[in-house]
Amino acid sequence: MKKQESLQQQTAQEIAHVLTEALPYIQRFTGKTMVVKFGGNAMTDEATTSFARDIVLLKLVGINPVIVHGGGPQIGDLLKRLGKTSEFIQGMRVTDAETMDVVEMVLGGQVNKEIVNLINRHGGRAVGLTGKDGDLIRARKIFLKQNSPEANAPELIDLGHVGEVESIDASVVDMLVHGDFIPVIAPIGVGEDGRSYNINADLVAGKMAEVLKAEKLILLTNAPGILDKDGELLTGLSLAELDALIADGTIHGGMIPKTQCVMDALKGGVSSVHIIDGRVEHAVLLELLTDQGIGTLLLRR
Ligand SMILES: Nc1ncnc2c1ncn2[C@@H]1O[C@H](COP(=O)(O)OP(=O)(O)O)[C@@H](O)[C@H]1O
Ligand SMILES: CC(=O)N[C@@H](CCC(=O)OP(=O)(O)O)C(=O)O
Repeated sequence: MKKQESLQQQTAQEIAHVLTEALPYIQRFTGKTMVVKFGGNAMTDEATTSFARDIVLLKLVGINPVIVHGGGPQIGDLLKRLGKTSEFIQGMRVTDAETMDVVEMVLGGQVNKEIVNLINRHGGRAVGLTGKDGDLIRARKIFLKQNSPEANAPELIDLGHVGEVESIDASVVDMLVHGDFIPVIAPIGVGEDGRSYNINADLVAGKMAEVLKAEKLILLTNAPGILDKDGELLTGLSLAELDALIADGTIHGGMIPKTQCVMDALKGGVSSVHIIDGRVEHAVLLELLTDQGIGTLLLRR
């Protein structure tokens, strides 16, 4: 009985220690906007629930989280069920008209509403948006450049309905944040022609952080952060070092648009970016409110 009592006391002290450790971080970040990108690869059931609870807690302590989500694997799953294969070039999905319909259904319908629902079930007040709502994200079609040994100029690749962010009108997001809601944004933009464009979620998150003058951009993925060729976690890298890691292939696939968006966000005025493993339970809280950082931290210099 005595042993159990002392164990309970020890646990209570540990909890109190964690809470006091969080205090200076809460004081520093309260009132600040944080853009949190939740990648499709990190969206297991447990990770999504833990993510939703973390976001509700951030909001309760006065931080303003703005969520941008992905859903690449979830789009791939539905395409597969429909007998279509996913094709990616330089980390971007080739998106024909039929694929665009699936992208809108999965991102704007399924994934967005699942995150909104989970946040609300845990006591938050989330509202889901795509870039079409309130004309939030204007998109422009992109063509990728690929060097070919035969041609002297780089070849331009047409990816279909794939866009980049042309502009963001954040008034709807501001309105929601001031009304104490948590905006949850799917990365679909609308072109001048009124057509929908599929935009890589990292690119949307980076631009959103810039436009909202966010204190931090936090990217949750299925890797511990940026890794070197031996799988060791890298942190504190400069822009030149990031460029070199892309050039020598250490950073490849989906990590390329992620790194590019990080570099743009830092150049655009965001003070710090964290790339962390969203599959770790309470990854957001551990990174933001405790002394132990868990992923790659990149700072504007
Ligand atoms: N240097 C690197 N460090 C970590 N991950 C990398 C690196 N290069 C490529 N990757 C890959 O990038 C993936 C993350 O990008 P992506 O699949 O687009 O995730 P998300 O759905 O979170 O956007 C990792 O799972 C990993 O396979
Ligand atoms: C153009 C492009 O590739 N768009 C992405 C949009 C979703 C996304 O970015 O999801 P993750 O963050 O989970 O990778 C796609 O179609 O998969």
